[in-house]
Order: sequence, then structure tokens, then C-alpha cells
Amino acid sequence: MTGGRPGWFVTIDGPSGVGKSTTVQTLHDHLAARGRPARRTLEPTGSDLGQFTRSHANQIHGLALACLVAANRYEHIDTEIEPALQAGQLIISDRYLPSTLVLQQLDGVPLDFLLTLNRHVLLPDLAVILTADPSLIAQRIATRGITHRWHLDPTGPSREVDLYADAASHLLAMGVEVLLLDTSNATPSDVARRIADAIPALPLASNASPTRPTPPGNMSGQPAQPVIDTHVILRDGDKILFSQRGGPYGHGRWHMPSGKLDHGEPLTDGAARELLEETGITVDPAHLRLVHVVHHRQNTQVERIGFFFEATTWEGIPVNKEPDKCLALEWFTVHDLPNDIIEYPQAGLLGYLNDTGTLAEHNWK
Ligand SMILES: Nc1ncnc2c1ncn2[C@@H]1O[C@H](COP(=O)(O)OP(=O)(O)OP(=O)(O)O)[C@@H](O)[C@H]1O
Ligand SMILES: Cc1cn([C@H]2C[C@H](O)[C@@H](COP(=O)(O)O)O2)c(=O)[nH]c1=O
Repeated sequence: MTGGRPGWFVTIDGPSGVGKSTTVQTLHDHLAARGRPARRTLEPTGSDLGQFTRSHANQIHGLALACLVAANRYEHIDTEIEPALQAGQLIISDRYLPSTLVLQQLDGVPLDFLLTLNRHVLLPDLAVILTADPSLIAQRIATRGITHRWHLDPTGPSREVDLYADAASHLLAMGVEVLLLDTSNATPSDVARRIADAIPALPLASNASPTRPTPPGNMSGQPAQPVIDTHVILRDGDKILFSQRGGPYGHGRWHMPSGKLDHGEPLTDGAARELLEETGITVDPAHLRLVHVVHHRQNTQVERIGFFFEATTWEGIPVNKEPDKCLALEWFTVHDLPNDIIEYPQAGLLGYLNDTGTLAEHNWK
């Protein structure tokens, strides 16, 4: 069971013509032979909206196609994916969010719009991204035949290969487990075996006992494996330093300097390190005061524990040291905070400012 849902959700994406449909079919058969039946699905789906989207994807472009595909995805989640997961099934989707991050970007749609549009989609337990040498992909398309406009551009395979590698990074940043598989020298059976090996041997509905006890609430009965984050509330009188995110998660929104704790690292050292890496500000770990803790449920698979430290004694002038990840660093007074603070760090900040105790449990209801 994954974080609170009994089934398992696998998505298969990759450049047009790389072998997604072949892989899904082979994986399905392979799993069945291992006694682990899976349910296949695809995007666009077979619903009226999905069929309309598929049959018009050559004529409709850009933002309009991005919206159609996203609407069909939300419908897909509501009508098929979520019910299958709740029923404890293993569900495998031929195309999902990564296809949007690639094809709609090729269509000129900005990444931040796509991430916002798809902000509420259910994240997979395992996102498989197939890739291959672009010249081999072109050969596979030539052998199989052209079926839509994405196959027409001779530079398409190499552009898609690069964009899918970026999509894999975005998914990883969202906390999704990603399997990037180079199929250049692998048969469909090899590929299917590699994916099947990455799917944990869970009791799935079709072979699970109907009387299997269900743990209460969201509990999985498995030990939690939270990501540990440190956040630094850097104070200059009544001002606090904020950072505007540039990456895919929370793009354009504000939070305090923060980051994941490294293995073997004390919390205050991790917080001081992240502050230095992101802003150039030096703080003695001994001068970091723990002011709040947030246990945050990011999605059904990822939970995080964030430790919020206040720093009132520090050295340096804030400089944006990670311009690829951060759009801006800015001071805001506590009386005029930024409007768009990411909810999870906001829970820690408000807990600290409003003195509401030391712990917030965020996004669990
Ligand atoms: N691992 C592989 N090795 C060699 N050829 C493959 C492999 N996987 C698929 N193929 C071949 O590549 C061609 C394209 O495969 P397929 O139709 O599954 O791709 P697709 O990614 O689903 O395509 P599209 O993006 O157009 O939907 C087919 O002829 C298929 O037999
Ligand atoms: C999921 C998804 C699909 N599309 C478009 C791309 C193609 O025109 C069809 C999919 O057809 P295929 O047989 O699976 O290759 O839908 C898209 O533009 N964006 C998406 O996210």
C-alpha cells in the first residue's frame, strides 16, 4: 500500500514512437505471467472528451490543447485512476503528466502554466520515462508509421529526448519515484522486466483477501519515511527574508531559505548550510533557535517534517546564489508578508509569528 491508498499507479511516458504502447502491452502480459494482474489505461482516454482530444490533437494547438488534455486527465483521475487505486488495483497508464510537460512545451506553452494547470493531478507511485537514441526513435517511427503531427518533425526525437529528461527532474523534485530507461539496446521484454522489478510486491486487490484488515485513517501500517527539511527565518528587525521559487514546485511563489537535511548532518548544521548555499549569509548553527515544526503531507506518497529556525544574529548581505532555482530574494516586514507563500512553509511561519505552539500538522485532513 502506498501513502494511504491500497493500489499502485505506474505511468509510462517517453518520446513519440519510442515504444510506450508496446511496453505497456508487454508489461501487462509480463505481470500477468508473474501472477500480478494490472489494469491498463491511456491518455487521452476513451471517454467522449478523451476521444475528442485525441481526434483533434493535430488541429488544436498550444494552450487550447494543453487545457483539453488537462481536463481529460482530471476526468481520468476521477472516473478511473482513483477508483482503481481505492480498489487496490495496479494501474498502468500509457502517457500521463510527463507527456504534457514535453508535448505542450514543444507546442509553445510555458512550463509554469503547465505545472499550474496540472497542480492537482494525482502523482504516480512510479513514473517510467522511456528514452532511446534519437536516430533509433526515428527508425521506430518510420517502421511503425506516422500517426500524428508529433512524428513529422525530424528534430522531434532529439528535442523530446531532452525535454523528457527535464520532465524526469521535475517529477523527482515533486517527490515522485522516476525510472528513466534507455531502450536503445533493450527488447520490449527486457524493458517490461525492468519495470516489473521496480513495482513492489504488494498485495493487490485481485489477489488480496477481501477481509484484509484496513489500517485506520491514512495509515499504511508501514514505517513513515519523511523527508526532513530545514527552514530559516532570517530576521532583520521586523523584516524576514523570503525567496521566490524558480523551480517546478511552487514556481513564482515565496518561502524562506530551506532545503533537505543531508544524511549524517545535525539539523542546525543543515539549516546553516542551506542558508549559506542559497543566500551567502553565514549563521553560527548555535545561533539558530528552533521555533516551529511542521509535519506536512505533500501528497499520498510523500510526507515531510520541516524544522523552522529563527536567526537573529548572522553575517553577510543576501545574494541570490542559486538563480536557476530562485527568482528573487526579498525582505518583507511581518506586517506585510508576500501574498503567495507556499502553504507548507506558511504553516511554519504562521505558527512562529502567531505563537500557536510548536507543532503544526499540515494537509492531513
Ligand atoms: N524496445 C524496443 N526495441 C525496438 N523496437 C521497439 C521497442 N519498443 C517498441 N518498438 C517498436 O517501435 C515502434 C513504436 O512503438 P510504439 O507504437 O509502442 O511507440 P509509442 O511510444 O507508443 O508511439 P506513439 O508515441 O506514437 O504513441 C513499434 O514498431 C514497436 O514495435
Ligand atoms: C497525454 C497527452 C497526449 N497528447 C496528444 C499527443 C497525441 O496527439 C495524442 C496521443 O497519441 P499516442 O497514440 O499516445 O501517441 O495525444 C498531448 O498532446 N499531451 C498529452 O499530455
